[in-house]
Amino acid sequence: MHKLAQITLDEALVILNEHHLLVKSQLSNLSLNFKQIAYNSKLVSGKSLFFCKGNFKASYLLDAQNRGAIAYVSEQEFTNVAIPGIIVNDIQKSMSLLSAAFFGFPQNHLPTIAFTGTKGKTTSAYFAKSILDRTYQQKVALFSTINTVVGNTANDVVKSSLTTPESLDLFTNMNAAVHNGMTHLVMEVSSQAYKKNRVYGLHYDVGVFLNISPDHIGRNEHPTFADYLHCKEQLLVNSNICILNADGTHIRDIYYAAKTTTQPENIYIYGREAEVTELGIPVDFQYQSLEDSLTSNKISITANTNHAKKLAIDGNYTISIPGDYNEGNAVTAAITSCLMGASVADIEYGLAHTTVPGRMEIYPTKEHGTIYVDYAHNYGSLHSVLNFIKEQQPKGQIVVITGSTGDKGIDRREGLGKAIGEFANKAYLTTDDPATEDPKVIAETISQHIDHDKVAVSYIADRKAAITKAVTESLPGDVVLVAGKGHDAFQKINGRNVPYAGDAAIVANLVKGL
Ligand SMILES: CC(=O)N[C@H]1[C@@H](OP(=O)(O)OP(=O)(O)OC[C@H]2O[C@@H](n3ccc(=O)[nH]c3=O)[C@H](O)[C@@H]2O)O[C@H](CO)[C@@H](O)[C@@H]1O[C@H](C)C(=O)N[C@@H](C)C(=O)N[C@H](CCC(=O)O)C(=O)O
Ligand SMILES: Nc1ncnc2c1ncn2[C@@H]1O[C@H](COP(=O)(O)OP(=O)(O)OP(=O)(O)O)[C@@H](O)[C@H]1O
Repeated sequence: MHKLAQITLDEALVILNEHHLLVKSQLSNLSLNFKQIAYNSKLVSGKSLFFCKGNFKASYLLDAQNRGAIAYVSEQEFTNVAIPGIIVNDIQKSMSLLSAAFFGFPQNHLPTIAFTGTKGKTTSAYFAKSILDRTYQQKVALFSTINTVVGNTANDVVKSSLTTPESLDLFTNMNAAVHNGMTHLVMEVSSQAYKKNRVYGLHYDVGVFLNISPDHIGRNEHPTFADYLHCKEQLLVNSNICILNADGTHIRDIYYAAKTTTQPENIYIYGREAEVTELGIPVDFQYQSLEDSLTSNKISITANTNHAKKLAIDGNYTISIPGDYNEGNAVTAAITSCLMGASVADIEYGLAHTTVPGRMEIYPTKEHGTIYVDYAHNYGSLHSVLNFIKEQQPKGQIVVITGSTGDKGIDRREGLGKAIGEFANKAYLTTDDPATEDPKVIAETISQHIDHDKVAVSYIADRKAAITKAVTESLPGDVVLVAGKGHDAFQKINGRNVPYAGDAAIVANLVKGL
């Protein structure tokens, strides 16, 4: 989108200076006009301010100059170009602040709910969008791991490549949403977004901390759990109102992180028990499971404290997505949506009508039991899903098809093996985005953590073949869980996106023929 920047180059220098980011400027003409910002030279098409970041090569800057860049922002000086540089001490922070300013701070026109947590971000975001779309007539933008929605035409919905986009893309999308008449935004914020300063300077109206368990720790992500937790807690420091889950671990740390910048009357804690034991205070909202089945749930929500009672959302709600862990996701969506103006009727409607691609999708069969396609791909999520399935279907066989990603989330392999060992009778280990690794070696590592006395384990490299075998072999009363990829239409292999039908499409086709 081409436009005139809402800042001039000298204003950009003021912003960088104010935030102690400016090292030096080579600009001699501060009235130079730019109409685009970019960090990828291939996307420069006119007078641009160009950001040099990451694993950057000087040749990219030359490319950007040849395509029209008028100046660059970088942590280092480049001598292979004629355009002036603005040298900063942190390119990610600088890019975030200047991107927001370039678009005239679109966040100020887009009240925002932000979700973080190891698990449940996407589901909770979809619940909240579903509720608020009812309140605001489909005017709710969504930045989720699955889709980025900036408007209501087909072109306004694109598949996301990251949970939280790079800052320049984030503010571009916010600006597009505002221009398309969207009135609110629901977004997911990953720990990496804080680690890489993709959301530097961004404040949310409501921030939710769903839960934390070890994940994303390893090369290219977080060096330690403490680093992971610290990054996630930054969401609370940047939120006007904080919503916390009392049932998760580390609630004490999380509560005090929220309290550093938020008054207790703007913190709402929800949980299944009446009290937050670690803190010795009552939960604001207590919820209870009234019914849960393989297809849906019913919960009650009760406010326990005066500030919670003011929201007046006490009542019973039906939730369209099964899984007891989705009850907490639904409660948090109910609280946040109410804070954003939703009525009880909107909440009732939204929670009963939400679908999330690849999250607990159910395919019942007559002769082969129930097939689920679910995105579970680490210990926490696979344990939650299998625990729920086991409670619902204690007699049938539980069959799991899964793999694990190469080059990232290495610790997930142990967790997947452990969860399979706890609940499954049979497991087919297969391929899931192996990147530069051998999927068989990844499967062997998962297998080492499975209790082979309890679980029959096989390896079938071809994911479609593994799914087909598991589904066609299963019997009435069995549950087959295809875990990990959901609707993902690619296998990431050696730097290439190799087309893949997607678990959901494969299962849907199989079930048709049964
Ligand atoms: C490959 C890689 O490690 N990329 C990370 C890195 O990007 P980078 O800037 O170094 O990218 P790069 O591909 O090396 O390119 C360097 C620069 O050259 C530019 N370029 C490149 C080619 C060219 O011809 N011209 C050109 O200008 C590129 O546009 C880029 O600006 O620095 C970015 C800083 O924000 C990271 O976001 C990004 O994470 C990659 C994309 C990634 O997959 N990250 C995952 C782990 C992630 O963030 N996941 C979380 C979810 C997990 C969670 O819950 O925590 C997420 O939010 O999605
Ligand atoms: N609150 C929860 N607690 C534990 N597991 C959950 C919870 N919510 C969802 N899950 C499980 O985790 C999977 C991923 O859920 P969802 O996509 O909502 O989470 P996410 O935080 O966006 O995940 P990711 O960071 O992996 O994209 C679901 O398919 C389900 O198996």
